[in-house]
Amino acid sequence: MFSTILPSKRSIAITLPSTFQRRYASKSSKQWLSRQSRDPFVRQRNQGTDIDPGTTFRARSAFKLIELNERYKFLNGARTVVDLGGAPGGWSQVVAKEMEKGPKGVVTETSKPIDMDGEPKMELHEGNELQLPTTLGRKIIAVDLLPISTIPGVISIQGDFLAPETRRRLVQAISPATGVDVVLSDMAPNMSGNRLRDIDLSLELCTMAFDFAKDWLVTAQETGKPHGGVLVMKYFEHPELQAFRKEYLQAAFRYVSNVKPTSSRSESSEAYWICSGFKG
Ligand SMILES: C[S@@+](CC[C@H](N)C(=O)[O-])C[C@H]1O[C@@H](n2cnc3c(N)ncnc32)[C@H](O)[C@@H]1O
Repeated sequence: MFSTILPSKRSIAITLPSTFQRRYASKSSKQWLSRQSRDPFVRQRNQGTDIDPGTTFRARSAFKLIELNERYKFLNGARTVVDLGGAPGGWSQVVAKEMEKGPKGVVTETSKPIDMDGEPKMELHEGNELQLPTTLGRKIIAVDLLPISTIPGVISIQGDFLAPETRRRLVQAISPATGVDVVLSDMAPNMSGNRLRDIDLSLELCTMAFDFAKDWLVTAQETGKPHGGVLVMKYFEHPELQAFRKEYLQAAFRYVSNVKPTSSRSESSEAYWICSGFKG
């Protein structure tokens, strides 16, 4: 349950920024420092959780995925997971830990080579394939504009997901025989402050993630499980995003839920769609 994962309110102690910071930081950085010092998830990030008491998460956002997965269990038994907007790697760390818990498998996946930084290191010819890093026969592929430093078992591809070349490299890393069990998208545009423009950018990221999911997710029929392939996607509250949910997501998936995890800051309009039962 969440209580075992999420930091309890009682354990929150307030640490004031150092004298230097208090004296010299600008008003907005003071507000930021103060918010960080009061944020139980920032503290918890460095202390690990019951998924791995020793894990230091790279991002506070790891708690959002832990919470979503606690509730919907989409990572249970997943063999191939794609993590869009994966930097600095908090979500991929959670996925890798969850996959380690699954039944042990044999590393059999082969594909064209993409190295851990996403750059092809060498050109291989047909029939001369490389084994990709997998976690016990499972595969995690993370994509981001920014580099993701090595996480064991995670293939990272640096590039713009909106660019066809990046999607081509991503597709190269997927095994066509297995497809993808879970597509995660925590992608968020750099907010410009112009609400309309930010919503447009967010809608564009959601549309591309959905298009990719439609092409690669396994169907409920293929998995023999009612929930089939799952798409977990960040969005920002806006009527246009709700229209997108109705028109596209609800047509392609049997179940679509809106969730605002406890660990998502209340002042942010972000939330997540959990789409399962992919119809294909
Ligand atoms: C909130 S962060 C993701 C945090 C991540 N889930 C974690 O736990 O470490 C959003 C990420 O989306 C990435 N992003 C935004 N637009 C992108 C795009 N067009 N292609 C790839 N990544 C993108 C950003 O670079 C940023 O790293």
